[in-house]
Amino acid sequence: MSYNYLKAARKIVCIGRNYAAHIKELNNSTPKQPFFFLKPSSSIVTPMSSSLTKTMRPANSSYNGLNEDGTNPGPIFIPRGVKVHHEIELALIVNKYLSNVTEMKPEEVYDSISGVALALDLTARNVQDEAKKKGLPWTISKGFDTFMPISTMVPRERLSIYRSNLQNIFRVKCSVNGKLRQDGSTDLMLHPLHKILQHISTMISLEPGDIILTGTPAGVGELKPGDNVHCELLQNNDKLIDMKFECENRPGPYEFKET
Ligand SMILES: O=C([O-])CC(=O)C(=O)O
Ligand SMILES: [Mg+2]
Repeated sequence: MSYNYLKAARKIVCIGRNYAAHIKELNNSTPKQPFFFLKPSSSIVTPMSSSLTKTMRPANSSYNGLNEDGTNPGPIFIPRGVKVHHEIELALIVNKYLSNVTEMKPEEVYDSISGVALALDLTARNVQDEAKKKGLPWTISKGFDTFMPISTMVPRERLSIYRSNLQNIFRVKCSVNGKLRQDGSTDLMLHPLHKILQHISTMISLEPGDIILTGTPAGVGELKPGDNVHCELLQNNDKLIDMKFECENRPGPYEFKET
């Protein structure tokens, strides 16, 4: 399994509020239609253990492109004054153009992806709370450097016996400093995978390599410098992915101030 697929990501599209228990824990309302936001590809970071060659970044920079093998090994950077929340999510890697799809069946998800991965949709919750209150975009709250830690891709062929319906076979978990915080099964999604792909394609056409984050289950919580994060993707009871990150203070001049 490799990180090469990350080099082809032209956009990262994320669904919000796709699990009822997560909507409740943040006192949000359930949207009538699914809604989406983008993350920049500069938010990609991969586990330190993923490469022997540490990313060589110029002093004080927090992103300087992916390595030749698609990796960007490093820590999660916590910007000053920012309350960073972990949101563990299943990622789909699109393998074709999908545009204005009127109907998609569950079995068509397998044909539309090259594989799946495990990602964190890191969120600057205090930045997002202010944006919600003031009607401002979520761009910064979701898009800081290192705000999308992501795993190798599990090629779809490994899941071929479930090709008629991938919806209910995954479970995502996130532990911080050894304590389990999130543990959710993908059968709890309000909008299933085939609906997510179909719906996005009616507004923003999907391209090969695009990454789709499918929403987070309950249990989101804060990450602080020094924390160790452990994320797992299971297919029924088989572990597909195990990834670990450390959290550090972000270099550079940014500090959260009220807009
Ligand atoms: O920030 C949020 O609460 C929305 C979101 O990404 C999710 O539900 O996964
Ligand atoms: Mg999310």
